[in-house]
Amino acid sequence: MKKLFGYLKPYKLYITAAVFLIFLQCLTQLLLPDLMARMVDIGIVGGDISYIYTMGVYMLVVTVFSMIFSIAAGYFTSKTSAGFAKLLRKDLFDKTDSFSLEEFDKFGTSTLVTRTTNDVNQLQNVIMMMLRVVVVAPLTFLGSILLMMNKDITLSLVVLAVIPLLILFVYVVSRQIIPAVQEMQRKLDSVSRILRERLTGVRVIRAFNKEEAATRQYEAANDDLTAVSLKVNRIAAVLFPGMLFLMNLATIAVLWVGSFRIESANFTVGDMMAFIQYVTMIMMSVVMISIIFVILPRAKVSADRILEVLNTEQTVLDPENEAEFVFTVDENQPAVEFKNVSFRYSDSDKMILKHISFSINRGETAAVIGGTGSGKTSLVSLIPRFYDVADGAVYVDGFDIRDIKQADLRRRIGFVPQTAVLFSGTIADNLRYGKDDATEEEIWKALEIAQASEFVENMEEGIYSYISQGGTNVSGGQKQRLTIARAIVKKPEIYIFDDNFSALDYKTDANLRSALQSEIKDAAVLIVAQRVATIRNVSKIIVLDNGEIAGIGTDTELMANCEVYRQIVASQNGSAEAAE
Ligand SMILES: Nc1ncnc2c1ncn2[C@@H]1O[C@H](COP(=O)(O)OP(=O)(O)OP(=O)(O)O)[C@@H](O)[C@H]1O
Repeated sequence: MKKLFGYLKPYKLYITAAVFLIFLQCLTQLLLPDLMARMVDIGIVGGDISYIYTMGVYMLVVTVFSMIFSIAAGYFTSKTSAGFAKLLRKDLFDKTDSFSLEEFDKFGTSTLVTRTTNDVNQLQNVIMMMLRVVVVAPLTFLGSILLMMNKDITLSLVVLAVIPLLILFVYVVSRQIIPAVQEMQRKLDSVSRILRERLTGVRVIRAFNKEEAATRQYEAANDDLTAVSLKVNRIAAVLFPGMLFLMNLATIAVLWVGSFRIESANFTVGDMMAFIQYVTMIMMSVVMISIIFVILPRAKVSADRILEVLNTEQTVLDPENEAEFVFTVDENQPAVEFKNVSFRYSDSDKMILKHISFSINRGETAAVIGGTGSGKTSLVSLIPRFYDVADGAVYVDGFDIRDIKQADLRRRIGFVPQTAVLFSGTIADNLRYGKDDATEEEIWKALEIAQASEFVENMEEGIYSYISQGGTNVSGGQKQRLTIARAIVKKPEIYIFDDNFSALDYKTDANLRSALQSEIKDAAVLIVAQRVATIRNVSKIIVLDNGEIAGIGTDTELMANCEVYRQIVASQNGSAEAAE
């Protein structure tokens, strides 16, 4: 929690100003009952009209000042809370930005979004409120009690007797409300998760006619959320009328006991009216504190959720002595080498990759083939260090990649993920993800190699044509080719293609590969492939079977020695024949 308070540090001056102004506003408020008492006792009861006017003007001036202090305080509290939220959002973003895929897998995207937006908003509101209440409530509470006692001790005791009742009531109710509020936050998370899945998967849902099932799932989560929200509101509904009841009880007690005091003691009608105002102010300050009791647990949940992200230790870290490390190319070392690598995802005990060893030299193309779920994507994800190995090591140019700064490592790699991802912006913007200062010529060249230049030429604004969010205005194959071009424009030393060619027809696939081959003579290339026919001429084929290497070699060698490879070939020939 201390960590979160640290975000208020830059706003110390604003906070001081706000607290001071709220303090002044509170004092002005406390002056009003006494001014009114005088107006009643001297002006009204004594029949002094000019006194009524004078007191009226005083009250007006005090109220105007109170308003000015309140507005100025509002300005500073808003600046503080908005600034706090901005800093926090920035740090959350930076933190998630530094996460390895391991941490992304752990949290899930939608909760990271809600934590950065909704949870930060919760805290922002609480800070705004707290700044005010923390000063107003105790000051009004104590100030009113003192002023009240100054007027009549006996009557004050009557009011003070009701306060413990009020505090007990607030305590009992807030104990009910805290767990309900925590529950509400969790339900909100699940609604946003389902909503996100529903929106991103809308095509699949429609294609499978699953609108009703998806709607039912959403409605169930929505109903759950409504049920807890209602529970919270039901408790809150008891809270405020209950407090009002106690407040009115205190007022009645003041009127009743006060009426005897007026008859027998030096206690005026004006004092009685001031007393009633003090009672209202005392009770309101208790109400404010009780609102905090409702809001704080909610803020605590949000704070915990934010802290969970901020305190998450990154599993993939840059080396400490990166400054001394000079990443040079050693011609005698393979471009990529796996030495006895085993790997598992942190949420499972099962080793996904077991004792993997192979190497790829500069200028060499290797292909990984294997059944679905055999670990191909996991294997290639280890090269840019999206995850760290459990055992063994991955080397790039002879260096253990854990000794290389991640940015330096990834600068050398052109990675094309299995799912094509484009960002909103022009085609040129998207390709410049690969190389910030890529010229138009370089972009066109990359598009040509990726067999994408033809369709881009046909687009109205060429490379300046706009790609909509998620790349929905280009076809799957076009999207795939643009992501390939994005890697090519980078001119990396290592290319990794995670099953990107199966979205292309055979002819485009063949053209793309031959264009690529002539362009990237010195680079090491690793291709994850589904269609064995497209990689049969590759000099190094790595056959993965259930996370283990079943064989490495050329097509001829594997056909002679590797049963798994023969089965893959046979099954694909079979399906090709069946298709004919
Ligand atoms: N993020 C993850 N967390 C936990 N397990 C995972 C994760 N990603 C993949 N796996 C598991 O690891 C295994 C290998 O998956 P991987 O995606 O590497 O296979 P693949 O050979 O690329 O499959 P495909 O050909 O279908 O793309 C699978 O059993 C899968 O369930």
